[in-house]
Amino acid sequence: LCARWKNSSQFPLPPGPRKLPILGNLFDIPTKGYIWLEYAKMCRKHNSDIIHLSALGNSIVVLNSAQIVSDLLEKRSSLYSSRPPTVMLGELMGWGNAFAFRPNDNAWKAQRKTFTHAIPPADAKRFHLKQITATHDLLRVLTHSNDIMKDLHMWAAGFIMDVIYGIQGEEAETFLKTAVEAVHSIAIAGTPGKFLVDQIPFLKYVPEWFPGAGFKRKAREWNNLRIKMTEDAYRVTKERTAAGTATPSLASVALEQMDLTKDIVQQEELIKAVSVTAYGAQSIRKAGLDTVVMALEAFILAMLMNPDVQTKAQRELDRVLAPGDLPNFSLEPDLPYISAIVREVFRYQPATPLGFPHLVTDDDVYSGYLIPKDSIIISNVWSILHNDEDYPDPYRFNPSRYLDVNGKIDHSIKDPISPVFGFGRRACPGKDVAVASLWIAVASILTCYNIEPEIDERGNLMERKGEWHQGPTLFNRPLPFKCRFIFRSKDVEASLQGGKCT
Ligand code: HEM
Repeated sequence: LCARWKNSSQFPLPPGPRKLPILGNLFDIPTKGYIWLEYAKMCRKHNSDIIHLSALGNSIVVLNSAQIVSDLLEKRSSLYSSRPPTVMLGELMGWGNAFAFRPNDNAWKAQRKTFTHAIPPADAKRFHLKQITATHDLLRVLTHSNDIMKDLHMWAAGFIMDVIYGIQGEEAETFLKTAVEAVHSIAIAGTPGKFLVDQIPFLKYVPEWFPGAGFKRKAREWNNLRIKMTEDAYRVTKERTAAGTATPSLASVALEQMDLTKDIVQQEELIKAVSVTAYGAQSIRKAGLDTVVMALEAFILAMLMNPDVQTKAQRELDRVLAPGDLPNFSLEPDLPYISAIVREVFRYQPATPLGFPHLVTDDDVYSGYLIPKDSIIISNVWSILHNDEDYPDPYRFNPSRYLDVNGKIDHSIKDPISPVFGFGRRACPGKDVAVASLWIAVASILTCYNIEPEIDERGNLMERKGEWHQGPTLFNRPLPFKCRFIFRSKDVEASLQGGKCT
């Protein structure tokens, strides 16, 4: 059934909405509401978990089930692991060399290898100390926060700056300004349909002075930001690594691992590209849309909306921790309900509900359908995580679904974390860092605080509303909300304020 065929043109395309001449399905592509739900609806309408659309000559295939995603993106990963080209972002703004955007070529392989050597998935512990320090900073930020979303974003940007370049605290702020602006520019340029040049590539040859060519000026400015972001922080880490004063980071570890018998300039260019991609890739495509932050926001909102879950988690923490103590990673086996909350946060409102587009590099045949070469492949992660066979009552936030009768993690329930981080050779290489960061943040916040609704001017508790952004975005993020973080005990407040935790 799943065989590939040499002569593929005899096979029909997967089902999908009727196509108009030239425009194809341009007007069927969802741009309103929750677009992952719209794609799921389209699949139901055509009674198929694989559908085909086209728009202005681009072929798009939507995959709506775990089985099909696994059959294609995992089992045929060599064919399905490229990326669609982006003219504005990749060519004009210069991000085309960053490995998250690169096609499946040797430069992508070399950069990804450098990343996984510096942050090996099997050695996630290397960053535990940084994660604990960052979490304690986060706890202090939350105590005084008037704007949680902004503060969380700045905190996460600072934490990633530390993981990638080893630059911390006030010093990081100088670099963060450029980084935040550069990420903002990626966000705008990466929004599908934002720049016409992505649909009509020859527009890239129009000179900057030409009426309507404002995008070229923007691209030049944004390219300068990219260069500044790439060079400045790297230079500092390089100097410190040479002097032996660098704190371990992706860039410092990669610099130490350089092969001095080979081309140094080439290796340095590689490290720069990997570092800047790693910084940008986890906070990509729209200002403030930072994947770790989105997961944290989803967690905070889930606690606000489900006080019973919060109480149950705090009971578990109080059983395991001495008064005034804060959690550390060694307690993970004793805190299964906290791990279950982390799983449910990723499942219930995944930050990347449509994954990140892949590109298929050759004609393929699946279930009797032709998947044409150069099709953009969209995986509906939302559908995978909301099917009621794997997750009964999927629209309920219920961490207990992952626990067995003894209250331990039940490994027969599918772990929802994996699909959220992508598939096959492109799967997110920062997954272990990201999951560990969320775990320690969840455990620490719930040890320290009760998350409660904000109080209005009249002193009444504000209504708890769980609302999420809609529209043509690939990312899933709550609408701004307010809440209060109330210390749960004097002991823990004293530990935090007295600087007992570093
Ligand atoms: C909750 C946090 C995160 C989520 C949900 C997330 C999700 C994703 C997804 C869905 C992809 C695309 C996978 C695919 O194409 O199939 C991706 C790629 C990537 N992520 Fe993450 N990510 C997170 C955190 C991070 C962190 C902390 C880092 C860096 C330390 C990172 C670095 C990258 C890189 C470099 C890529 C590009 C990989 C490639 O194209 O080969 N991510 N991420």
